[in-house]
Amino acid sequence: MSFFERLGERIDAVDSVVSVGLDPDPKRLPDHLADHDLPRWAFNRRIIDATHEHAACYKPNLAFYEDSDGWRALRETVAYAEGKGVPVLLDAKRADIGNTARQYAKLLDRRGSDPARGSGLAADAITVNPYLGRDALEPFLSREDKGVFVLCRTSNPGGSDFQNLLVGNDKHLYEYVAQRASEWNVNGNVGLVVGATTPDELERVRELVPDLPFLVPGVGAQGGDAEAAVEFGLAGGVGLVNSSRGIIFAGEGETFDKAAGQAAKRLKGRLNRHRD
Ligand SMILES: O=c1ccn([C@@H]2O[C@H](COP(=O)(O)O)[C@@H](O)[C@H]2O)c(=O)[nH]1
Repeated sequence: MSFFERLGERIDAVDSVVSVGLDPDPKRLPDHLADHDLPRWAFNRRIIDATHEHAACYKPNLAFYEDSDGWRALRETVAYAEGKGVPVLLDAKRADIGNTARQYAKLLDRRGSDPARGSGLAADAITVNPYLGRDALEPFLSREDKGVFVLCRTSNPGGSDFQNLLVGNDKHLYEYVAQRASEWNVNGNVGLVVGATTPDELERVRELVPDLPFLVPGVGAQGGDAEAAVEFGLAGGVGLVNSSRGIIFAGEGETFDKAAGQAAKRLKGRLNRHRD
């Protein structure tokens, strides 16, 4: 079964397109978790326990794990989410020359018993950067069972610096990226990252590629347009609308997880009002 088929089943099972972003900024973790061997893992476990009924997927951003304890926390987190039956999308934004990209793609490999031997995380999907071109993405695109979300129009204010440049005087760069990514979708495993903070671009990308599912970040802390995220983000009902800080840091102190569960449920309800 392909990643998007599995994702579709998960969306139906929980009636939710919410992607819960697991970005456990160490500075924002509740004080009572500080003594834990791996505070980020302790935090994520309680977030997963509280939110999984509302989560179509979990999206850990690798930036929050790239140190030795972080990798351990991430491995535990991915395995735990998998145990709850929730797909995991690694927000890694990877790409490089083929020889290096093949190493990056190992993130998707099966977990082994010995992390020191460089075994993978067994994640279900990953975000990638199209700037280096198709060959840099081949090790990801060739993984038929994994989802590959190509950055298309990012949600940050500077997303327009390059992505909105006119190329060949007729199209914006992000429009070319959408079309090329669609051509790369020979295995039915390609999606796009398009931010909710630029609803006009979101609509335009949907016009260009009617069949690609989107990961739409930028709802919540970045103030993006939740209605547009649902209206344009889904293809055949499949797609993801992500919120990270708006869910995981919805509360503080001992009951942070309860607040996160409520925030995930609230976002699910808000998004579902706009689903067919
Ligand atoms: O265009 C993009 C691509 C990725 N992101 C990532 O999504 C989350 C958003 O976090 P919030 O706390 O909900 O703002 C984070 O991991 C970003 O790096 C994005 O925001 N925009």
